[in-house]
Amino acid sequence: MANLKRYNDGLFKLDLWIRRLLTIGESGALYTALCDGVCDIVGAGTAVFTTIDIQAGTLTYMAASGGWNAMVKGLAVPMKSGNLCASVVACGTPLRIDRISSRADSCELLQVMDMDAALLVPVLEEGRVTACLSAFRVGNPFDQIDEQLLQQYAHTAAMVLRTVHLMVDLRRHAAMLEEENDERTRAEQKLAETNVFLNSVVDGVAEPMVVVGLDRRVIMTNRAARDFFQIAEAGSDEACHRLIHHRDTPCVRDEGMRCPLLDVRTAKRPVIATQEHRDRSGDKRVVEVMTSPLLGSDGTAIGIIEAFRDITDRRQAEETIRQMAYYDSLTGLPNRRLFNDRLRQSLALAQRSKRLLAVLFLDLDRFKLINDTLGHAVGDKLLMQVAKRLKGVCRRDGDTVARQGGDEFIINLSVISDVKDALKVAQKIIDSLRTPFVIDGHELFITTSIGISVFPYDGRTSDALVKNADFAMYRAKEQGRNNCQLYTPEMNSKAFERLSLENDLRKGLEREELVLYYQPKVNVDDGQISCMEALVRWQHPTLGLVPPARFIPLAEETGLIVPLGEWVLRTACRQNREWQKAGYPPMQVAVNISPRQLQQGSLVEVVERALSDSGLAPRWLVLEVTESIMMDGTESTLATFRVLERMGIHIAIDDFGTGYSSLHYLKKFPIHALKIDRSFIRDITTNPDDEAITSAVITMSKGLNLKVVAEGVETVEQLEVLRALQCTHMQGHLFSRPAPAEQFAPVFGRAAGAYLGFGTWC
Ligand SMILES: Nc1nc2c(ncn2[C@@H]2O[C@@H]3COP(=O)(O)O[C@H]4[C@@H](O)[C@H](n5cnc6c(=O)[nH]c(N)nc65)O[C@@H]4COP(=O)(O)O[C@H]3[C@H]2O)c(=O)[nH]1
Repeated sequence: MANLKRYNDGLFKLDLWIRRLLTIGESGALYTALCDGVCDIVGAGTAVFTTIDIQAGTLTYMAASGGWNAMVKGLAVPMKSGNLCASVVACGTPLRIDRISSRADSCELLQVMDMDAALLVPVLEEGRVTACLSAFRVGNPFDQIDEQLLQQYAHTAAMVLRTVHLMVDLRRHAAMLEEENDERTRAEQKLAETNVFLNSVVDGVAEPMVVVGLDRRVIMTNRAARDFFQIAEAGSDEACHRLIHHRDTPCVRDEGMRCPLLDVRTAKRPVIATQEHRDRSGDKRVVEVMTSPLLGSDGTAIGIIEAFRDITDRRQAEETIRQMAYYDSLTGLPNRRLFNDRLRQSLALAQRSKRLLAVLFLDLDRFKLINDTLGHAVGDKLLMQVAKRLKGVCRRDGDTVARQGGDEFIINLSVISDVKDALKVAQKIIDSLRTPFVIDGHELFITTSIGISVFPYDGRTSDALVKNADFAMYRAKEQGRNNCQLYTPEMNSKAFERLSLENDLRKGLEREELVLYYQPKVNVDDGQISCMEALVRWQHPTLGLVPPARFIPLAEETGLIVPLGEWVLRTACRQNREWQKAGYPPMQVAVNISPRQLQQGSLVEVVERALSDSGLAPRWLVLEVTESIMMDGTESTLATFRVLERMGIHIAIDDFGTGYSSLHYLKKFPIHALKIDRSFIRDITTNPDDEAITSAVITMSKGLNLKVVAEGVETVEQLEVLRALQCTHMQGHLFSRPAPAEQFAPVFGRAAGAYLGFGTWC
C-alpha cells in the first residue's frame, strides 16, 4: 500500500513537473528544472542531465540540480566504456547502482559527489538514446518504483524536450525570417534611394540621354530627352525608332539613316553620328549622337546608351564663318578665295580629261559714276542684281560666278568644247545686261567689258589664267567697252602693264589705298617746323608702298590726278587742322598741285571745300606748283592764283632752277616762296657753280621778298653752306624723311629749338 501511495505521489509530482517544464521556453533553464524534477520525484540528493553525441563520442553534462549545476554545466567528456552514462547508452536500459563505491566504472565526478546510490535512465528520441537522466543520493538505494517513475519522467520529459526544442527552433527560424525580412526591406530601401539618386543624376544631365535595349525598346530616358523628343514617361518601353525618329520601322542604313544600335554592335565601341530631329516647335535641329555599348554584369552587350548634343547653333556658326570666308557678303556669290579653290579643282580635272576651260573677267563700265551720283546704296543694289543676272547666264554644273571685288566679277566655265563657247557665254552676259535695271525708282543702264582666257592656250595655272583674262578685259575697255576680248600674248606687254596699273590706281583711289606722308620744312634760325609737305604714297595690295614717281605721271596723263589731288588736298588740310587741335605749334601744310588740276578750272572751289570742311584757316595752306605752270599758264591760271592769294593761301614754286627760272613770271604771279631744286643742293659743297646759282636765287628772292626753301638737304656741310648763304628754310633727309602723320606727334611735343638735332627724326 505504501509503495502504491509513493508511486501515486510520484506520478502526481511528475505531472506537476511536466506542466512546469512546458512553461519554460529556454533550453538552459529547462535542463536545470528537469534535474530539479528528478530530485523531487524520486527523492534524489542530486540529479544530472547528460546528452550524448554518438558520432563525436562525447557526453556533455547539460545541467545538474542544486549547487552542482554551476560545476558541471557544459562539461564534455569522452564516452569511455567505463563511464556509467556510457553503459546506459550502450544497453539502452535503466541502470540502478546501490553502492557506487563498489563500481569500478564510477566516474571521478561521482566520487567527488560522494554519493551512495545511483539511478540512470536513458532518454529516447525516436528510439535512439539521445540523453541520460541520472539520480544520486546518499543512503538508501533506489528501488523499482523509483526506476519506473524516473523512466516515466524521462519518457515524458523527452517529449517536452522535443516540444521545447521545436519551439526554440521555430522561434529561431522566426527570428531569422524577421532578420531576413528586415534585411530585404533595408536593401529595397537602399535600392530605391540609389534609383532616386541615379535618376536625379541622369535627369541633371543637360543633354538628352536614352538607353535602348537590344530589342530596340527604350529602357530609360532622362528629363532632357523627354523634353526634346516629347516622350511622356521615363521608361516608356516603346521602340526607339518610334519614340526618337517617329518612324514605324527601324532605321535602315541604306536610307541614309544610320542605326546607332547596329553601328555600335558592329564597331564594339562608342560611335558618333549626326542626326536631324524636330524640336517641340517643329524646328529642324542638327544633333550629334554619341552611342556607347551598355554592358551587363557579365560584360556582354545588353543595349546602348545614346547621348544627344544639339549642334544646330554650332553648325550655323560654322556655316556663317564658311560663308564669310568664302562668299561675298553683298551678292552672296563665291569670293576670290573660293573662286581660286574651285578654279584649281577645275584645272586639275581639265588637265586629266584634256578638255578646255575658260576664265571670264568682267568689269562693269562706268559703275563708279552710278555710285558717285546715286550713292553706295544704289550701287550695292545694282551689283546684287548684276550678280543675279550673271548666275542666270552661267547655270551649268561646275561653273562658278564669283565677285572679285568692287565692280569686278570673274567666271570659271569649267568645261568648254571650243573657244567659241566662251565667246558665246560672254555675249550672252553682255546681252543679259541690256535690259535696264530699276533700282529705287531709277532706271539704270550698265554695260560690261569682258576679258577671256582659255586653258591650256592662255595659261596653265589659275594665277596665269586670271591675270591674262584681266589683261584681255583692259583691251575690251580700250576697244570702247561693252564688248569681250580673247586674250592674246601681245596684251601681256609694257603697255598692258601700264594699263593695268592705271586700272589699279583707279580702284586704289576708290578703295582708299592712297596714304599721305609728310616731310617737315625747318626754319634753321629758330629750329621750328614751319611747314609740312604732303607727299602721296600708294599702298598697293600686291606691289606694296608705291612711290609717287611711279604713278603721278600716269595719274596726270589719265586725268586721275584730279580726284587724287583733291583727295590729297582734303586729307592734308584735315590733318593740319587735327595737329592744331591737338595743340601743336601751328605750321603750314604744303600740297603739290599738278598742271592738270589747274586746267580743270575748279581748283578754287576744291580748295575752298577742303578748307571749309576741315576748318583750316587759308594762311596755313601752301600750294606748290612747278615753274612750267606759270610758263604754260594762261590768263586763267593767273586769275586763279590771284583768287587763291586773296583767300590768304600761299603759293610756292617747286623745283626752282630746273625750268626757265624766269624773273618776269615771278614778278607777275602772286608767289610767296621758292624751293631751290635738290639737284643744286646735292653738290653745293663741292661744285662752286651750284653754290653760285643757289646764292643768286637766294639774293634774288630776298629782293622780291620771297621766302626761299632749300630742298634735299642731306648733310650738315650742305646746311652750313646754305646758312652762310642766308638761306633759313630747309627740307631734306638731314631733318626727316617723309613719314606718316602719326610719327610726328612726339617731335611736335619737343621744346622749341630742339628740332635742330640735325638727325633723322623718323
Ligand atoms: N634724295 C633726296 N630726296 C629728298 C630729300 N628730301 C626730300 N626728298 C624727296 O624729294 C621729293 C620732294 O617732293 P617734290 O619735289 O614735290 O616731288 C614730288 C612731287 O612732284 C610728286 N608728288 C608727291 N606727292 C604729290 C601729290 O600729292 N600731288 C602731286 N601733284 N605730286 C606729288 O612726286 C615727287 C616725288 O615725291 P617723293 O618721292 O615723295 O619725293 C619727295 C621727297 O621724298 C633728300 O634729302 N634727298
